[in-house]
Amino acid sequence: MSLAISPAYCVATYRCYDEKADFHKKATGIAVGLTVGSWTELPEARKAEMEKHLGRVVGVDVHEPSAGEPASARYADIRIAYPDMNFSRDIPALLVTVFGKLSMDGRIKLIDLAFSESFLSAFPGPRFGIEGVRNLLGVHDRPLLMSIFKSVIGHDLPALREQFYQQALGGVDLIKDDEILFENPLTPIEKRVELCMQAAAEAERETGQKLLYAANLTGPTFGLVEQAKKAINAGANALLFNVLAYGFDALSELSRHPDINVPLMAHPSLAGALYPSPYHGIAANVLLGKLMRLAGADLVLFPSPYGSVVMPKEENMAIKEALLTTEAADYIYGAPASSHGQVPLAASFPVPSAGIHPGLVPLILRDFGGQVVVNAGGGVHGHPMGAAAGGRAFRQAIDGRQAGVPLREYAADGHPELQEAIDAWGIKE
Ligand SMILES: CSCCC(=O)C(=O)COP(=O)(O)O
Repeated sequence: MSLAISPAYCVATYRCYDEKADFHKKATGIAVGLTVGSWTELPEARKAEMEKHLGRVVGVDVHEPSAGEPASARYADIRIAYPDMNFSRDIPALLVTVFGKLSMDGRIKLIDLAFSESFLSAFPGPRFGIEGVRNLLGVHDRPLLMSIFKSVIGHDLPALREQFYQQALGGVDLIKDDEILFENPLTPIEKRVELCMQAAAEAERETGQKLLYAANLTGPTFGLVEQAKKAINAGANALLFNVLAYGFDALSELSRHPDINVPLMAHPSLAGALYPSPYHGIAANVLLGKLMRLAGADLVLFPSPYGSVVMPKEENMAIKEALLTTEAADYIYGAPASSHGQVPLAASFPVPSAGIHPGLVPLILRDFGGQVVVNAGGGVHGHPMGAAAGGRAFRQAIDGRQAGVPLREYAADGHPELQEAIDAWGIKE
């Protein structure tokens, strides 16, 4: 089945607030201003040449304030189609085209992106995706569990190794570096990876469980590939990456590099500068959903609706959908909703995070289902019986919910680590 539309377009949807603007005029201004620059003043012959470069208004839905709402609540959702031929097939070119200058022009937020089939075909997407990560771990029948190093700055290698070992003993599937652990003389990446992977092997002999360690990939942009190779040669079997600090293109390059053959985990640092305002920035489903998946993140962290850094549930579910959907119409402009076409990108693991403790597991599994990574730092290390018990408490919470047993009941039935966690942090159901 061909979904190709000639010429090909990528489509941006904006929510634009204005008390009195003519939104149709505004839409035309965007479509022309961000493509050919001016239109009506062009001579007819020039117009014919420029036609293929001209942006198109494909939708303007105006929402007038209802009774009781202030005039400032007036907005329109504006959809503009941008011809592919105006930009190269990379994320920086797309973003500068659809939301470069426009991002600074009043109360306007980029709320969705759909790609042309040909633009999308330039991106291999996640190399591993959910299936690949599960294959590496040999775990296919339950949500995964990850713990985060905590309190790492100023610690030496033996301290870090011990912290890693305790986390691993608790039965977690993944351990990630803290995103603020940069290259440093006390715990340089090669040494830290070597020691932590030894600790992982030692713990595996106890638990029988495989483990991925996402070491934080840091340093100057042009040195990232070398740094990643160093970590992988030392035994790293995953990498954490602060995508927004470097830009989506850096992730995209890493994900398609032949020597960087380990899962890439995207950290959301800086995202709070971009998605939370209703009036400005880039919506979370685009920023932490579609663009992360397009750029090749195998796992994507983001704040949950339940923990210490809270994101509204609706936005959370929209990220989940963007990372998991297989429906072509969600990604490809012009794909009919009923086409049963597939998104040509592997699904990325959603990792709702921040302030997560075992008593939140029922909510996480209710909202995310089985394809999720439960992730905690403080909720593992702060367990009253220690970090290994913290991991076990989470595994028990997951097992209990998978068995359909209420958490309190499961804890009381011979799961003291879970019981301690509930006593410390409670349950939200
Ligand atoms: C805001 S999502 C990133 C979560 C994260 O990296 C983290 O360290 C959370 O730690 P916590 O102790 O809150 O589980």
